[in-house]
This record gives sequence, structure tokens and C-alpha cells, in this order.
Amino acid sequence: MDMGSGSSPVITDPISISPPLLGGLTSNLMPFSVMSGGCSSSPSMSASSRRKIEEVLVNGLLDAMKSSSPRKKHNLAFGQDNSPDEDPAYTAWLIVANAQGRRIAVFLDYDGTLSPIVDDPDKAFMSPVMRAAVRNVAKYFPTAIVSGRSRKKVFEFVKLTELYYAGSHGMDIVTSAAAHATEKCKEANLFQPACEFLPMINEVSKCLVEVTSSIEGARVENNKFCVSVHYRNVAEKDWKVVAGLVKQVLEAFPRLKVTNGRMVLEVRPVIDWDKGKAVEFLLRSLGLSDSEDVVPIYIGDDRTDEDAFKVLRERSCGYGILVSQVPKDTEAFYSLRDPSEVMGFLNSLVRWKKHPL
Ligand SMILES: O=P(O)(O)OC[C@H]1O[C@H](O[C@H]2O[C@H](CO)[C@@H](O)[C@H](O)[C@H]2O)[C@H](O)[C@@H](O)[C@@H]1O
Repeated sequence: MDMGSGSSPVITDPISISPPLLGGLTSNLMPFSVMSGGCSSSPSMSASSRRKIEEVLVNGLLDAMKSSSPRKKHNLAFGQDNSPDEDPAYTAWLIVANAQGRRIAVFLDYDGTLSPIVDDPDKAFMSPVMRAAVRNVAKYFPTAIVSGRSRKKVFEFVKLTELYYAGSHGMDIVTSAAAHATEKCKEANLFQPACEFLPMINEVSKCLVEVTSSIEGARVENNKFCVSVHYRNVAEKDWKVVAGLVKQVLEAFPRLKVTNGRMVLEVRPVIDWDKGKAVEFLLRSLGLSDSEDVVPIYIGDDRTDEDAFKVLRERSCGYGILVSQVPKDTEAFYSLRDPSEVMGFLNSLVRWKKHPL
């Protein structure tokens, strides 16, 4: 497979939430002991300095958790080229019309885009009509799923062998449709830039399960090359405790970082790789990188999808489409309100392709 130049991820700044995650957690912030086995860490500064820094850092993570949604206005997807009242069919028509014969490639996030957000991550099922819409889109356009879930798990939800899949926020990519259906993917079709982190991810996942086990509603999901710590079902008064525990566990794993999604803290390797890089990689691998000839569309609802929107914006080719009920700070070009509008958009894309005006 052509991995192209610059496709290898390099270690980068581990800090993705400001202020940075450093230091331990003081006992007044954390009523649980996490000091067991490989999950412990040792202090390296004076107790009072540590306390001050720790308070700020945990609060920083907590702020990020609280501000999961909505974000501040900057590039509002609503009100630029479309309004919240705009018809998904019209957006699809605009894109097909502007494509002027160029090939369209479709990239789809999963949770919150193809399936509604639900309390139980194991029950985020895709409806049969949505599946039919995605299957139909894939008949006319190269189509890929780019998800924070493990590739295996997202395939279990989507169940379509005609798509390409990038799991673990793009850290697990299969570039041969159908090959991902089994775990016997040929190496030639597989790109896993965080491969060396697998043992570390399993270890941190175990630690996170252990330390959060006493917090009602907390849930840890191992997504193979990253780990999600869900707090959707945790009482808000305990969010600070969750933030503190995650921060403390990560002290022992300086090569991992944490980002914040929709009521979820996502722990992942410190490599220069994200959904945007995954989209670029897929475009190259699938022979779709000629921006004169290809119009990529990326649809997603979460912060991690912003990396993909940004790539399309910077390439000045294609369209990011944010799925959101409310105006948000985004790099996307258009917006849709929810998965049902995503489905309307996908169906319209096919309709306009088959029957151009
Ligand atoms: O990139 P995505 O496919 O959007 O994955 C991001 C996270 O999605 C899932 O969590 C989200 O959806 C859950 C089910 O609706 C919801 O309960 C949770 O609050 C959301 O954050 C998935 O479970 C996570 O592992 C992914 O990181």
C-alpha cells in the first residue's frame, strides 16, 4: 500500500487539554485510592506547590468536561452557507452541483452521526434505514467510516463490507473493503500507526477500569489503540473525581494523552495522528488525493472530527459537515442537525448523482 510521504506519525506535544496534565492528585480532591500495582506514581515537588498545580489541572480537565457542548462561536456552521432551516437535500444538491463531474468521496463518523447518542455505548445501534442509506451511498461513492471506536466494534454496528474502515480515531485503518470483516487483514491492507502502544493501552485500560470501578455510572471502553472513560451516567458532582482519577492514572503513562469528547475522556497515544491525518491517508491510499478531481465530504459531530474538517478546509477541497443541534465553533462548512438529517443528506446525494437536474 502506498503510505505516501509524511504518513508516519511522529511523537508530538502530549498536552491536548490546557492546562497540561502533570503532577499527582491531592487527597482532598480524590476520595479513592488508586495506588496499586502499575497504576501508581510518585511525587516530585513540594506538597504545597503540588496541591496548587493539581487543583488547577484537575479543574482544567473538569472545565473541558463541562464545556463538552456547546462550544463558543467562531466559524459557525449555521448561518454561513446554510441556515439551521436549510434542507439537507438542498445541501446535497449544492455539493453535487459544485462537484461538476468530479468524484465525490464520503467519510462518516459513527456515534452521533450515523447513530443517535444513547446512554449505553453498547447500544448505539444504527437503524436499518440508515444502513440502507449508507449502503446505497457506497454504491456510487467511495465511502469510509472514521470512528473513535475500535474498528471491530464499529464494523459490528455498521455491518457493511463494501466500506472502508478507520477505527481508534484513525489509528487502525483497513484500505481494502471487505478485508476488515475478519481479523485476518493482510498487512498490505492495514495501517496501524500506534501499533507499539497496544500493550500500554491494555495496561492503562485495566488501570482505568480499576480506579473508576467505585464511581457510579463511570464506564471504561477499550477501543484497541485508545480508551474511552465515559461519564455520561456519572452524577455531575463526581465529574471532578473522574477527571482526577484519569489524570492520576496518566501520570504513569507519559506517552499517553487525554482529550475530551461528548461526555467522554479519550485516552490515546501521543502521536501526530488524528482523524484528519486518517482522511488524508485514505485519500492517498485509495487514489483519491487529486484535489482537482475529487471532492471529499466528511460528516461528524464531535471535537475529534474537527481535525478532519480542518484538513478539508486547508486543502480548499471538499466539505466538512458538522452534525449539531446548535451553532458551534467549527471548521466545518455545512451543518446537519442530527442523524436523521444525515440520512436525508445521504439519500439526496445519491438521488442527485443518479438524476442531476
Ligand atoms: O468517533 P466516534 O465514532 O464518534 O466515537 C467517539 C466516541 O463515541 C462513543 O461514545 C459516544 O457515543 C455513546 C453512544 O451514543 C455515548 O454514550 C457517549 O456518551 C458518547 O461519547 C464511543 O462509545 C466512544 O468510545 C468513542 O470514543
